[in-house]
Amino acid sequence: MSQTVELKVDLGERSYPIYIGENLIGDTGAYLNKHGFKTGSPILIVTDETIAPYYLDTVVNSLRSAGYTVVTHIVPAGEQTKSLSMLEAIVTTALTGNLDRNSAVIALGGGVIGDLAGFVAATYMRGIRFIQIPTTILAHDSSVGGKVAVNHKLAKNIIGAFHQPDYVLYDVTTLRTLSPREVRSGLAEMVKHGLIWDEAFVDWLEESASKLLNLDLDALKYGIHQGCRIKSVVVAEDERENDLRAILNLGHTIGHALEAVAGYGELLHGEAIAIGMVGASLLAQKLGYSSDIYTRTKALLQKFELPVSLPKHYDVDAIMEAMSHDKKFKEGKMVFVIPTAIGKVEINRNVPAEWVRETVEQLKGEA
Ligand SMILES: NC(=O)c1ccc[n+]([C@@H]2O[C@H](COP(=O)([O-])OP(=O)(O)OC[C@H]3O[C@@H](n4cnc5c(N)ncnc54)[C@H](O)[C@@H]3O)[C@@H](O)[C@H]2O)c1
Ligand SMILES: O=C(O)C(=O)C[C@@H](O)[C@H](O)[C@H](O)COP(=O)(O)O
Ligand SMILES: [Zn+2]
Repeated sequence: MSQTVELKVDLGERSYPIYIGENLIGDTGAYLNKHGFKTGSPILIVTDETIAPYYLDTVVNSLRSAGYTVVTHIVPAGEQTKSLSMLEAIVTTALTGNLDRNSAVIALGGGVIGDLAGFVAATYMRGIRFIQIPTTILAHDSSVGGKVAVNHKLAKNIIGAFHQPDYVLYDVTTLRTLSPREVRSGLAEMVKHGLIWDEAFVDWLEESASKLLNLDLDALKYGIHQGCRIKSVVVAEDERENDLRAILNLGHTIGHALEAVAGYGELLHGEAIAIGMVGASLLAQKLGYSSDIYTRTKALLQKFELPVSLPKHYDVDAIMEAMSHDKKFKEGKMVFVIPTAIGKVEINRNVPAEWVRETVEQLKGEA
């Protein structure tokens, strides 16, 4: 029997554990019980059409066996689902299912489900409790830290809240059914965690790319553990992104703009931020930092078979316009997360807009 690892997100009275292990979803009811959820109020599970056939019954049966009343809401898979209309539909299910203030919402899925279901939990009756059961590699990032949101057609994650889960139950065995494209996309955020914080982790990622791409469970558990550890430390330091937390946005300024301009879903989140991280390393070069950062970042992303260049048909003006909605920008100033070495970044508030435009153009020429 493999061991379950437990990490803590240290946020004072909002602290919570992340459990990482194998075959955990069959114990969903027991974990709910351990965390003090009473059986008198219904539990809402939000998941998507791809995940439901694989895992929903296991979770529902576990909850029912533990005495809970269960309500389910299944949404279409994909980024388009992170919308206000979907939020409203789920709230309708919550109301007709009689969820009350002691109820909880379980997000069973990837980042789309976590962000959407989390925003339902943050807003339903002005906030009820919420549990993350991540089923993608990418969700080692999205399930931790409490950022929940839906998209607006002009800007990613622009309607949202901070709402921490009660705990994260990460069953890595669910990752075996991910498509290769989703595996690669999720690994982009793992690379990001290495690049912002930990060169030794980057060394390990360089050595372990093929194991991770082939879903080796030990490699996945280690990579997810390290990614969650880095995320937890940053979030514990600056929960509401007043300063340090912005480093988790490496590659996202360009990446989010690409997702919005492409129409949500054409580029997966991890693919968009992979291109964005190459962009940030090009900006680092312009700012005078070593060109090794660019070379190593690009090579690492290529090892993970992620895109490193921008498709030629993308409109640079539209990307610049979409970028102007970035949540880090204040008083008209562009703010970028810039790698200053492998494993280190700075938040730079003085990047000239012309350099950004030049970088986006340059990304079209990357091979
Ligand atoms: N809140 C945060 O801090 C945070 C952090 C990073 C990313 N995000 C958000 O997360 C989203 C991306 O997350 P994602 O990549 O997990 O997307 P996702 O939730 O859309 O999942 C990716 C795809 O994989 C499928 N899938 C999920 N689990 C599966 C499984 N075990 N087996 C087979 N198929 C499975 C889904 O149906 C979907 O089609 C973006 O919207 C991004 O903005 C949020
Ligand atoms: O948790 C964070 O903080 C992050 O920036 C993590 C990102 O990977 C994630 O994509 C997040 O949703 C971006 O947040 P946003 O505030 O830039 O929309
Ligand atoms: Zn992200």
